[in-house]
Amino acid sequence: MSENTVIEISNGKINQGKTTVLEEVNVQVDKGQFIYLVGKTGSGKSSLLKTLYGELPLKEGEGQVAGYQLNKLKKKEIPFLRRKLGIVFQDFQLLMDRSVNQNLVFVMKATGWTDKKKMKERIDKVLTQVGLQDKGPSMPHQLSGGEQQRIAIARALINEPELILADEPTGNLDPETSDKIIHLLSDISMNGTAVLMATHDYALMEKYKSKTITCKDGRVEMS
Ligand SMILES: Nc1ncnc2c1ncn2[C@@H]1O[C@H](COP(=O)(O)OP(=O)(O)OP(=O)(O)O)[C@@H](O)[C@H]1O
Repeated sequence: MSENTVIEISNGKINQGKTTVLEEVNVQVDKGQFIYLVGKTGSGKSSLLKTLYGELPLKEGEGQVAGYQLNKLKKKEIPFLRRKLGIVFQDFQLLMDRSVNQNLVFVMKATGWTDKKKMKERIDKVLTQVGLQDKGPSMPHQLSGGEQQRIAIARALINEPELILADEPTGNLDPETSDKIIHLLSDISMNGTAVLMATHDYALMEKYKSKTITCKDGRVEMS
């Protein structure tokens, strides 16, 4: 695996329970790439993402993500793998009982940050990166859906991940807001973080053309 490779799976097999969802999975993603993950409902997109963040085991084959070997991944290694990743979901998954700043602090404390000054600097930096530098004190319910997703992306960026995995991040957003979110993720990839994004939004894929991984008939194709 070259130094530039963030994801590499060879001849992988992914199961949900006893059912094989994907087999003969061959995927390679390099630093800074922006890649769509598409396929019909139930074709295995979320299962592939879950395998990449250690939620589902890689049943057969070889796999590496951000330097971690998926087929030998031990339970206690999963939090370390996740520190190298940013994960973004369709439903944002912010903690609704605390401010934006406190949401970010929560993740930082859980991943080993202790220096308050450095934490504040990092929070300012990621909020600026997503265009919401003034929203630190806001509660999530005071923000629009698009703003909440930007905060979720800021949270994903906190530990300068090599890779962002996004599972239908625009699934709950209107077309204009979705456009801005994809634009933001595409910008992030240009700064060197690879982005793998599951989506059904073919209009935006047409606008922001990029490499695509397709899940179909239990297989994965790259184009
Ligand atoms: N927790 C689970 N237990 C058993 N089977 C599951 C589980 N989660 C998903 N599956 C099955 O695995 C297959 C792939 O599902 P997956 O969620 O990966 O598809 P997807 O492409 O992400 O779909 P969608 O576009 O609807 O999100 C489906 O047949 C689904 O029913």
